[in-house]
Amino acid sequence: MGIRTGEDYINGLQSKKPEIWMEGRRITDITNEPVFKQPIKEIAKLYDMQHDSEYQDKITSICEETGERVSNAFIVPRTYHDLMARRALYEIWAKATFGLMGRTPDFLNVTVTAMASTPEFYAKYNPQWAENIQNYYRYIRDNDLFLTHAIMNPQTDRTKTSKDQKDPYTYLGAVQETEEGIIVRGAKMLATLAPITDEVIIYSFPGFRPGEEDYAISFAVPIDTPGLRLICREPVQDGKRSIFDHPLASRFEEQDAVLVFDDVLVPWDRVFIYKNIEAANRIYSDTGLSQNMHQATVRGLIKLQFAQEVASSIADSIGVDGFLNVQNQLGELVQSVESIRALLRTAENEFTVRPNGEVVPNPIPLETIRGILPKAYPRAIEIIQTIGAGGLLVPPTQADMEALSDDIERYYGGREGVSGEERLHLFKLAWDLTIEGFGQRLVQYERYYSGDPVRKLGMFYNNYKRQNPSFPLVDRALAESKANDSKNKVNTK
Ligand SMILES: Cc1cc2nc3c(=O)[nH]c(=O)nc-3n(C[C@H](O)[C@H](O)[C@H](O)COP(=O)(O)OP(=O)(O)OC[C@H]3O[C@@H](n4cnc5c(N)ncnc54)[C@H](O)[C@@H]3O)c2cc1C
Repeated sequence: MGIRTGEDYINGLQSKKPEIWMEGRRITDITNEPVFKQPIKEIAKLYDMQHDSEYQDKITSICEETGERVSNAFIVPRTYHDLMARRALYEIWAKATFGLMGRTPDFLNVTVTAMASTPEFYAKYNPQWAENIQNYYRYIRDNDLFLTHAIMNPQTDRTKTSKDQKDPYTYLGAVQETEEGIIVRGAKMLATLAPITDEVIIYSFPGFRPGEEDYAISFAVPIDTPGLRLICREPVQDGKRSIFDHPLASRFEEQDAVLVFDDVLVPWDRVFIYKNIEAANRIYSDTGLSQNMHQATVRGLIKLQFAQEVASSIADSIGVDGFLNVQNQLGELVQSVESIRALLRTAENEFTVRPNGEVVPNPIPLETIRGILPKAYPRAIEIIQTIGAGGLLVPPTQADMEALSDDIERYYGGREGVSGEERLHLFKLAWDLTIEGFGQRLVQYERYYSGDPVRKLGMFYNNYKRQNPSFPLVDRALAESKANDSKNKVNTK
């Protein structure tokens, strides 16, 4: 089949019947549910871009194995050029959503591509797992499927291990084996966009200890697999508000869900790791799975750039960007964007080649972005709030703007040349990004989307120290000082 259109994607959603719960009721017709309608359209637009002559050659390629056109997310980069072709996909899709949708299909498509490109990792433990992950990769590539993932255990009691929780199957684990596969029970979080995806893949952050074998599993199943329940958080919008009033929140909400597996059967051919602590703990370091960081940092850069433009345009619209304090804040934001852009270029230009021939960005600058963004993005939001000040809280609705157009022109306009309607529309955008529940979720997303930044930074430093075990500059400074010291002693004798 190869690349899908938006219509193919929507038809695919309509053909499935996942068990989705939201606000106390079961959602049975996802594509006609107001809250999901617009986000589905936004994802459909991305699929349509694959068929648009303006983008097709930039974001898709011909698959060597099948001769069919597939997304660049499914191509294993063998050269710098391949890597940049993949980056073009990330960038074009991120620009289409202003970087506000983090889990667009490329994120997990790239993840599975990276997992499947290291079959030797799985084969070391079980040759069947290697075959399974490669077949799964081919399946999602050739059908151009959209995945969600859930890697965290529910936040019940973090002082206890998986098996010591009140109920041993609070955290997702294997209960039993059958001829057809394994039965799994328990919950995982936080599956972003799950209700509008085709499949879910499960794996975990490292940290399993002996005795936790039942939880050391990885697999994938269709999102409408019997026994799988999706419990959505309260939506941040009702799907009925005008896009003019909520230019971002009405379009780009990514619903998050907890996944409850109520004795779900996972067929053997969908099992990638089973009761193996070492494999589960090494999946990140040994499979290149974290290649999705490249997607995440390209997208994060676009999102930060968008916030920077919003800050600069609201400052310009009310004529405050001549003040030194405002210029300092706007300058800080521009430098933040430029730092990340430079780090990204460094990561790409200083690419490395994995033993399997896969070209990957240098992880040090990429991880550095991962460390900076959880602070830089909330700071960008704070700057918009500071510059927008009380003005962020005044925009009436579009209906008021029509009913009271004289007042709007007189009291809501901006600096010379900025009409009341223009300024209000811009401030509504800033409201969505900084004040709405939608905007607050976006901040929380940057903090946590790829794990706890506190532990990530600790891991980063440990890895860095392993790769840089000595301190040559310090050693030389000490040696030179000793040498100078003894020379001085000789001279003064
Ligand atoms: C908007 C959003 C979207 C997300 N989307 C996805 C998704 O699509 N798929 C997915 O799998 N996950 C997703 N995540 C979840 C994300 O992976 C987790 O939030 C993240 O890994 C942190 O885990 P946690 O939320 O369980 O926090 P916890 O691990 O419970 O941490 C809570 C607090 O306690 C501290 N803490 C806890 N344990 C320790 C420790 N051992 N040492 C030191 N400090 C500790 C942390 O620093 C933190 O401040 C998403 C998260 C957000 C916010």
